Amino acid sequence: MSKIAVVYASKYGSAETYAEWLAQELDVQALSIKKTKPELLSESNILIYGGGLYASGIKGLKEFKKKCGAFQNKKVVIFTVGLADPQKTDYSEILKNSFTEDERENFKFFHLRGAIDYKELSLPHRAMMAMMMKMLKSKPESIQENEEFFASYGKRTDFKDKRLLIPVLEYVKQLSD
Ligand SMILES: Cc1cc2nc3c(=O)[nH]c(=O)nc-3n(C[C@H](O)[C@H](O)[C@H](O)COP(=O)(O)O)c2cc1C
Repeated sequence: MSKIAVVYASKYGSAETYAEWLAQELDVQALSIKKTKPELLSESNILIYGGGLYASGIKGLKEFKKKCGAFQNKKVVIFTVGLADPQKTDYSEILKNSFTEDERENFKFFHLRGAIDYKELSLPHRAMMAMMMKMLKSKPESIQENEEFFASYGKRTDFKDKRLLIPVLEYVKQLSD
């Protein structure tokens, strides 16, 4: 029988919400990577990991990989949660920087859309976003490409949607059949 683990790392709650929605549907408990014991991961044969995207890095991924140890005989599903529209985003560089070739071949990846509320951002994150804004503004050619970033800057934007999990659930259910 399949044992499924749903693990996440989330700073402002989007990846956590998606992990909880998924876990509910799969009848398991979602756990933050900090609270996850390596034994849970070694006992499970389907590992689902979700993390917020920060400057193209996947939050908590290093800790997840460390706690997993080896991935042999495991099905691994990764979901990223970011503000960018996955339909218009090329994730190949992010994946290349975060996973080995072997992992990229064997893991299944999904990209979901999260949320941002500038009022809630930590000071370092607010500073990073301000720097990014300044940098993008200085390059007129990037303005169209980053239209949505400019439109959402300084505000609260929430793209979280349970329906985005349908393909993830379909894939996981097919793995566990
Ligand atoms: C400093 C900073 C950097 C970010 N970098 C990216 C990024 O590279 N790509 C992206 O799509 N979203 C980016 N975002 C948006 C977050 O991924 C988004 O808010 C997501 O919902 C966060 O997930 P979490 O709440 O689970 O941590 C960034 C947000 C902040 C504050």
